[in-house]
Amino acid sequence: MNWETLFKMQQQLDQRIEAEHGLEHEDLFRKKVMALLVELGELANETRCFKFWSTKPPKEDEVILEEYVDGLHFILSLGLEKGYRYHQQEQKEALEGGLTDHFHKVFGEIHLFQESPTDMHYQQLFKTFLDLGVKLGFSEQSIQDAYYQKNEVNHQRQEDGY
Ligand SMILES: O=c1ccn([C@H]2C[C@H](O)[C@@H](COP(=O)(O)O)O2)c(=O)[nH]1
Repeated sequence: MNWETLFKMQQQLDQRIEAEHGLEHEDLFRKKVMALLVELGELANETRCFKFWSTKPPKEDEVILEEYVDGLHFILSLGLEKGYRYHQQEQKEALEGGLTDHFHKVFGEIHLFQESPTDMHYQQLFKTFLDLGVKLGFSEQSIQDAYYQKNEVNHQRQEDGY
């Protein structure tokens, strides 16, 4: 994955959003953390992984992937807020456990990063979020393509006065 390109694209989008909403001097960290938590909840909801009371199937992959890259936008954006970049890590261990447990892990790491926004916690959060993508069955290429597409939609929304 070409992370540098994604960070650059995210920076351009964030700068545009901040300029258009007059927020260049605001600290948006806590709001972006909230946005990420909400996106992760929406993603979990579309997978229906925790809905033991229902027999309805998950949403189509396309819908789930769009929610996933919404979350990725905010993870990249949080890195930019703190001046961190993701450094690709080797896959050290097999991805065990269910999807619900993995969602809990990502939520936990978001909270940890909010409480203690170190580079180490950022790397852990990023990696756990990427592992979630693997668990959901998304290839790096499909994530990258979906990110490009949604980034474009987000620019268009600013143009259209979202
Ligand atoms: O500073 C920001 C604010 C929003 N978004 C993007 C991320 C998501 O793709 C989308 C979320 O918008 P809603 O659909 O939740 O309104 O906006 C950013 O990239 N940076």
